[in-house]
Amino acid sequence: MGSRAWNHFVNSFFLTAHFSEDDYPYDWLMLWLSRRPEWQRSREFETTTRLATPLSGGSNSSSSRTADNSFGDEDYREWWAEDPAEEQPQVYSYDGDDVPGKVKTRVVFQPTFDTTHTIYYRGHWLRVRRWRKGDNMGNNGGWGGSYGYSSGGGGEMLSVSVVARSNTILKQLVLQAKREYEAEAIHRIQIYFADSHGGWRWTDSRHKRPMSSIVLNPGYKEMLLSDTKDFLNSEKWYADRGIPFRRGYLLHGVPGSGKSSLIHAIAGELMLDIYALSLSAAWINDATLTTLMGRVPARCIVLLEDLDAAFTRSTGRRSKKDKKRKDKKDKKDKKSKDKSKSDSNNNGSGTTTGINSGSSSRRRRTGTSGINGGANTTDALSEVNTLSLSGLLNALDGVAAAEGRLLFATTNHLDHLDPALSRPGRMDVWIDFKNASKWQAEALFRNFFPSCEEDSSSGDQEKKASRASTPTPASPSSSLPSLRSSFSSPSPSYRQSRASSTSPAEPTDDGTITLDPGSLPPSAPELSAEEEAEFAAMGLVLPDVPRSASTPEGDVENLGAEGSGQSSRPSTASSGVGSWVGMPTGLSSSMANSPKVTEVSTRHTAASNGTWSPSPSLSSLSSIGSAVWSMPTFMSSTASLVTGAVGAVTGSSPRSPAASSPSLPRATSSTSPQRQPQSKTPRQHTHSPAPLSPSVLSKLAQEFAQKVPDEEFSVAALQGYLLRNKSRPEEAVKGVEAWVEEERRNKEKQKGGKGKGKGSEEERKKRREQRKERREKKKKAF
Ligand SMILES: Nc1ncnc2c1ncn2[C@@H]1O[C@H](COP(=O)(O)OP(=O)(O)OP(=O)(O)O)[C@@H](O)[C@H]1O
Repeated sequence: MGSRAWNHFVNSFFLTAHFSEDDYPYDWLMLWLSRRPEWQRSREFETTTRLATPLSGGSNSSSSRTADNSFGDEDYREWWAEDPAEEQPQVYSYDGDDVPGKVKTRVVFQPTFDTTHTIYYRGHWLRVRRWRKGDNMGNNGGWGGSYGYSSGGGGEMLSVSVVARSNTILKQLVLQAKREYEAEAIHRIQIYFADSHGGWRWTDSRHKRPMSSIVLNPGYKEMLLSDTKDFLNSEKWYADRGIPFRRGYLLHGVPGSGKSSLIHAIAGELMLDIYALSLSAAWINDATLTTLMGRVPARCIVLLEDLDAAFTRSTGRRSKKDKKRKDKKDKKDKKSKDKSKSDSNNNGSGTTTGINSGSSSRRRRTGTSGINGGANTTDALSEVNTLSLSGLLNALDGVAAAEGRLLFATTNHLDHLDPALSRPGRMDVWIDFKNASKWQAEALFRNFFPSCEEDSSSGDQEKKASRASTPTPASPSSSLPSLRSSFSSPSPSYRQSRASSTSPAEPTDDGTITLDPGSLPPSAPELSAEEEAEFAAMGLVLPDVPRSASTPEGDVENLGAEGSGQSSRPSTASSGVGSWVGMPTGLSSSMANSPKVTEVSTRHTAASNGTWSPSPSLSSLSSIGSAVWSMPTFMSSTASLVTGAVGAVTGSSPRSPAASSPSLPRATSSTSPQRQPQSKTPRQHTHSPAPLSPSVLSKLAQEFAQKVPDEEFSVAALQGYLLRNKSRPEEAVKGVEAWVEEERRNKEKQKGGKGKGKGSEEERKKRREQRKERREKKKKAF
């Protein structure tokens, strides 16, 4: 049998699923794989300090999920300690290694591309391969030889093949990987940043920020949280009325007032990932923005920071540039007129003067970077590379914009925004962030210094207490905690089946599996009812095997019919919330025909009308199963204009945060069942002062707030001051007036300095011009 035919024969036994790095299942599986010994035993590695999984929390994670194939400084010490006979190399170590909280970089080995790994899983041998789109797997001698997946583009793919009678094993694999991933993800939020190719790149994973750490005047956090929760649970309401399922929040106001911090806290509270985009990025243009907005998953937070910067860049920056360019051009025209009279004298200043003279030789010499050419190129580029207001508006709510997302935009300059941007439907809720009120100063102080009530060392408990004390509207989102627990560990049925699974045909050393149709692995144990329900809810479609495994040729015959359309369409069951869809990759004819080669995607969902729309993200799971739907409370005020709200209570004498804020744990501590007396579990505060008694803390906080002027300094500035005194609460109170004075003086100086700077800059400019003129005169004279 020829090798092609053999490949074809072999491949016809396999079910193969492809996972693109752009999609969540890829991340789930990479984490799962990083924990498999077979994956770690790869003989060809590439190294990365970006851990094998985004969930690893960057390089300083000490969590269990750190891949076993990673290593760091601790290992280094251990290795040498194990072998004392060996002379230890001189290590220029510094005590900083042991500094608590110091980032410890770990290096991770991960198998190189195009190496195939055979991994035993639940009675099946999986063949796993990482590869890049554009590589032809067939040409690379991959086991997927006959279908050469080649779409170009260079994105990473993961392919998993298994010899099985049904796709259950693949489903189980994906489900397990997802559960493990989510069990880790629960305490963190994932941050994605837009890249210049119009894609979203995972950038960071951060610990959730507790809402209680955000200090805003009473009611704001609660209002915002309740609004976002209501929105997320109102999909049907929007659909019934034909209103696009989107909601925008505009957080505007002074720098350092907590806009970004609040968004992070909300993302953590709602278990949503953040997709952040800076509109001032040089590569942002209308087309990229539209692509990006169309690619965000349905349930997430899209964060547009410094919204006003988009327009300083596109209009302000361009007009400035244009103006400069025009001035330059005028000057040069003038110069070239002069110089054309004496062209022979142009050698010394040819690079600039020759440009407008039309001298071809000079143009060649200066190449394409000749100023005119350059300007033209830049003109052309800036035409293409421009973000326009209409482009932005279109990206936010055009047909391609994703539904279900929460859009948060921040700006320090509300007045720079076009009214069209902030109209309801685009920015439904506005919140004005002002400098810290006295109320906030007091609350910040209370949050900053430990109280002896806060003795339960668990941050979670603190959060729980805080949450318990925060009145939240009755909403389906209250189902989140139960959802978390359901993902926290593999189901018992899995543990059982794993323990009892037996190995089928073992792969040989080179990784090939001897195929004997008679010895095909037993069917994977069926999914438990629980797992089936989970799958049904998600609608993941994986390759199916509509055949008898012993007649591979039959499969080939079946392929045309199966692949001709039906299988490429997800079942209508997948149109529910949180659908996963299996899409035949269909890029080459052989693949198009093969229902066994499937790209698994959570990105797209087939609506019942056959159209494709973005589907919920991983985070959308928070809404799965929530059958309760309530009338959105915010509907009564479609555009809740809350301008001035943050500072609203500051005009009159502010109530004590301790007394009035439901969100301040200490304020409600006496009623909180979570609190324990200090004596039971004294908290260790290595870098903090000894916990203060509630009455002392309260007194100091009030005194502090009295001494801080209302709405003069940002919360960030106050935080900076408190940080300087983080272990001396009494001194912090005593010294705050002096700090206020010092800050005022500094501000004055800065203002004065700026003025001076401007003046002297102008003077310098003038002097430069004069020097230039003198030079020109000299030249002419010469
Ligand atoms: N209201 C607040 N509550 C708690 N911390 C705050 C608050 N405001 C500011 N901070 C602290 O100040 C720092 C800066 O805050 P943040 O980045 O959220 O401000 P911002 O309003 O987004 O600023 P910018 O407009 O400059 O981006 C953070 O360390 C944050 O913890």
